[in-house]
Amino acid sequence: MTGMHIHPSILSADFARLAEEIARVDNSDAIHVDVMDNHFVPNLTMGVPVVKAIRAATEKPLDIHLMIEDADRWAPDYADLGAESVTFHVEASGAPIRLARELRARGSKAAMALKPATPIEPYMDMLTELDMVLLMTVEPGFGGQSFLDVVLPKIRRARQAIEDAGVPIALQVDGGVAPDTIERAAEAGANVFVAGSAVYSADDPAQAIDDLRALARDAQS
Ligand SMILES: O=C(CO)[C@@H](O)[C@H](O)COP(=O)(O)O
Ligand SMILES: [Fe+2]
Repeated sequence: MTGMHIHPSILSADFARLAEEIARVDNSDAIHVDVMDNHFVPNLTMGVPVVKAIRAATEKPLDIHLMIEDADRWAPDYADLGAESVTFHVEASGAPIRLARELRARGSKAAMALKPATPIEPYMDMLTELDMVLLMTVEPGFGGQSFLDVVLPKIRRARQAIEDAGVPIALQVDGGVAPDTIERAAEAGANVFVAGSAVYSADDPAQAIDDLRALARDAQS
């Protein structure tokens, strides 16, 4: 497995000072941006204009997590604005293989997310179309929820499938990632960790990132 990556979620940052909040986590591997439409999830955050402003405000890679209906229609716009990776939910896509190809064609990495109760097995054969799989470890919609241990077996099965496919697909977890949970996720096979409240509620967010990364590296399977 390759390096362990920490992506702070700005959902837990001060939205009135986003550029400064992003500058506080300069030792992160990418910035995780949660786009919610109040349809796919019961919460509303931001859309293309705000993400464009974030793109202009930092040189960090942007990891866009789309929690929106009709991902096939909207996800390509986020690739066009210069996101490093665009993650759509499989539950919100009518044609996930076509969409993944479209994202790659527009210069972004293609990533697909699964809610906690969505099985990975139906999608095993399309892993090679993806650069990253996101396994949600909370029900999407809000920061500050507790990590769902029930997802750990799915992380293990996804890691095995990625190894079997023999392609360098990242395995991301998102939700409830904190010092007391990240080791379990890393042992199970995750290598990209989104952390919102664990980073932005810390007195020193950059130190919190270094600590999380060290815990993940030590626990690496
Ligand atoms: O996508 C989501 C929530 O739906 C996340 O990215 C949250 O922002 C993670 O927050 P914490 O659970 O780490 O506080
Ligand atoms: Fe997220």
